[in-house]
Amino acid sequence: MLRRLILSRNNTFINCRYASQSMVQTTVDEKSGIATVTMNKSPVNSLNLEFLDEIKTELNKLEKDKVKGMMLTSGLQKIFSAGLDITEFYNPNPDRLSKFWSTLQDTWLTLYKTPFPTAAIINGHSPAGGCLFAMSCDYRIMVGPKYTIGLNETKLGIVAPKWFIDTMVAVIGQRKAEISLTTGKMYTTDEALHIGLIDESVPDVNTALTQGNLFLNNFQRISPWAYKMTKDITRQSTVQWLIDNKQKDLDFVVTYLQSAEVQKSLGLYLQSLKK
Ligand SMILES: CCCCCC/C=C/CC(=O)SCCNC(=O)CCNC(=O)[C@H](O)C(C)(C)COP(=O)(O)OP(=O)(O)OC[C@H]1O[C@@H](n2cnc3c(N)ncnc32)[C@H](O)[C@@H]1OP(=O)(O)O
Repeated sequence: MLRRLILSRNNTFINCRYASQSMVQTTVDEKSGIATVTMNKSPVNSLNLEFLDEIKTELNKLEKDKVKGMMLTSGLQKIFSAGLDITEFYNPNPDRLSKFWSTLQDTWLTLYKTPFPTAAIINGHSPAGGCLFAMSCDYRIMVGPKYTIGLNETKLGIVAPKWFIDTMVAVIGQRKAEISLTTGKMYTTDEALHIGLIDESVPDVNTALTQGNLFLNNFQRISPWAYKMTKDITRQSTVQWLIDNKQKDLDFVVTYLQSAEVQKSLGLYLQSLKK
């Protein structure tokens, strides 16, 4: 692991930590203690086993380093994250599929439960798992107007797991989540702002980062203990459900994803992407 100090946009030194060949780059502003985690897995930041593992490791490091906040963003031109890597569950190796899903569960739990405040800087399209990660942050700032966000699983002929659904319900409420999930709707930035799926729409990524810092800096005046307890209580039922049902969720997903019907839908969807 390499470390170096680099000068940030506002002329403060930031502590940059990165591993060679890393798909995740992190900088920490020494003055504010706010980390920026940049996902950088070409071409679309699709979340495969290794990428998820790297994101989880990075989040755990930030917790150990006691950062004051974290912005999650993408280093790619127009994609925040294309969601789960479909090749992990199309014609899968069953052992790898199990490992992939367990790693997704753990990465999500780590992100959803961080003891520090988080903001998603959504600087590109954010379907499915990309939307899940954005929704798991405390605050969402999206660069408009060209990109889209949503849980589109039904469009792939698959079903979003209960904890994806509960995460969305927590952000936009039962009724809007139900319509959104059953139709697999991808929202434009304006639409997402309108239904409360994002908190701010901004014209460019620099403004998004400034607003993200502004949001996270609010917490300098809040007791970290009070913050964490409040977040734990608010998110408790969704988190606890997955903790209590990890194996059941895994068994269901592994069986369901390997069924002939789902494999057929996924094959057709992948083909349409390639076209
Ligand atoms: C009961 C539980 C069941 C389990 C439920 C599992 C839940 C699933 C949640 C998910 O996250 S599934 C993934 C859903 N994601 C999508 O539908 C996104 C699909 N991708 C796109 O819409 C577009 O690619 C994009 C992100 C808008 C980017 O468009 P762009 O035109 O810039 O790039 P493309 O040419 O389309 O793609 C480049 C390259 O990447 C491949 N690719 C795209 N997305 C994925 C992906 N999610 N997984 C794997 N690969 C992906 C795409 O096929 C292209 O490949 P090549 O043609 O270059 O080989």
